[in-house]
Formats: sequence, structure tokens, C-alpha cells
Amino acid sequence: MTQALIVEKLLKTYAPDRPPAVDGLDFTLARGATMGLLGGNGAGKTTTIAMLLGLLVPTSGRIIALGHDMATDRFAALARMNFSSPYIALPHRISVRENLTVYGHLYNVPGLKRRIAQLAEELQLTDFIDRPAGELSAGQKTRVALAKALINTPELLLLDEPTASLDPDTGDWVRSSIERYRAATGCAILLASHNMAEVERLCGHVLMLKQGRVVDEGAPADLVARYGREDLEQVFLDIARGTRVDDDTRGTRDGDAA
Ligand SMILES: Nc1ncnc2c1ncn2[C@@H]1O[C@H](COP(=O)(O)OP(=O)(O)OP(=O)(O)O)[C@@H](O)[C@H]1O
Repeated sequence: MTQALIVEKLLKTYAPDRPPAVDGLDFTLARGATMGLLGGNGAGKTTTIAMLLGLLVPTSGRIIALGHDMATDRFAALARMNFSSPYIALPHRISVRENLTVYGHLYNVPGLKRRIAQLAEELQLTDFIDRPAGELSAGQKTRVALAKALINTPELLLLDEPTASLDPDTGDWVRSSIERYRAATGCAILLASHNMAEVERLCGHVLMLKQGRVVDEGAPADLVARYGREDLEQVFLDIARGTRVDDDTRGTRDGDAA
């Protein structure tokens, strides 16, 4: 089993009179690989992640996570997965350590005290680990959210905007922590982000979503070359605005042999 995630014909319709939020998504994510899920507001990223986590039931289609069918065997998969999302706040009256302890118990983490100490060290939580989670700055909360996401040493990690609202330095620090974790464990990562530089740095492959469908995909450098652009942000804008210069025109413009 080399695939961490297999998604087949995934479809989600919230209301019969509205177009599907996710419209026939097909992709695989290999173990140890990192994939970016890109798309403008409302493209279907959060809906996709919610279905991958078993929080939303797909209208149709199939999800196999770490070899387990999410429709019939989701708890076996969820025990070996984790996620981070800015939309989910940690209980704010209890301390960071208590928060991590609660989540650690939910995942039945063996040697939990040791695991929390290790994460506190790696993610620099020690200065505020006994303070209530609600009193922390946004950057500190993000580090705690990442510690929560790594508490069970997941083999599949779903990250929804992991560096949203962070200053560039803290964002860079979080990205490095994610890279270190992946290198150390071979974890597969699916990352939804609006930060194109982050996606270029972390992801080997990206899916470009529009209205719930994949409209293009590839390695960031290949997409940039294919669109004749300088970076992924420009590719994103071409796709979002439908302003791509077609291949023939670009060939002529660049003086390439077609
Ligand atoms: N609970 C819901 N009920 C009805 N429609 C919803 C619900 N959640 C999302 N939608 C709709 O589904 C579509 C996809 O939304 P989704 O939140 O998945 O997009 P997204 O790519 O994550 O967007 P963003 O980048 O703004 O977070 C949108 O048209 C949205 O209005």
C-alpha cells in the first residue's frame, strides 16, 4: 500500500438547487508526498478536507485513507491521521498542556507526557505551556495547533491554511516545522492554502480547483513553465480569472518552436 489517500469521483452537493461544492474530484496522494489544494474562495477546499476527515458525508464517491474506506472504516484511518484548521479553536480556559493531554487521550497516544514534552521542545511551547490557551498570541496559538495536529504522530496530515494570519517570520518557522516533521516521519500531507509561496515551497504537486473541479494540476515548477509565468501566484491568477495565454500564442510570443 503506497498510497496514503485515494479519492475517487468525490461529490458533495449541499442543496439540490445549488451546483455541487465538490464536483467529481479524483486524486491520489502517495505516502511521504505533499500535495497542495489550491483554488479561490468557494472552490471547495474546506468541503473536501471536511469529507476527508469524515466530518461531512460525501453525496457520492469514495475516499480510501491509509488503506481504510472512510465510509465503512473511518476510525481506523482517523487514529493515524490528524489536521489543523484556523476555524477550530482550542478550548481556551484550560492550559496548553491540558489541551494537548485531552487530545492525546482522544488518540490513545502511548507515553503521552513524553510526547507532549517532545512537541513542546520542538515547537517552542515551553514558555507558555501552563498558560490558558485563550491568552496566547495568534502565532503561539498556531504553534499549539500544530502540536495538537502532530500529537499522534500522524501518517496523513491535512492542513487548512496552516499559516493564515501569521507574520512572515512565524509563518516561515511553521513551514520549517512541517518540513522537518515530514522528513523525519515520511508523513503524507495535503495542504489547502492561499499562500502560493508556501505551496511552491512545501508541495510536490498541486491541484487547482475551480467550482469544485480540478481545472489543472502538476508540480509547481511545471505549472509555472507551462503557463509561461514566473511563479505560482501568476498561474493561480490566470486560472482564477481565465486569462491564460494559450500554448500557441505563448509559443509565438516567446519565439518557441510550436
Ligand atoms: N455548510 C454549507 N452549506 C451550504 N453551502 C456551503 C456550506 N459550506 C460551504 N458551502 C458552499 O460550498 C462551496 C465551497 O465552499 P468551501 O468552503 O468548501 O470553499 P473553499 O475553497 O474552502 O473556500 P475558502 O477559500 O473561501 O475557504 C461554496 O459555494 C460555499 O458557499
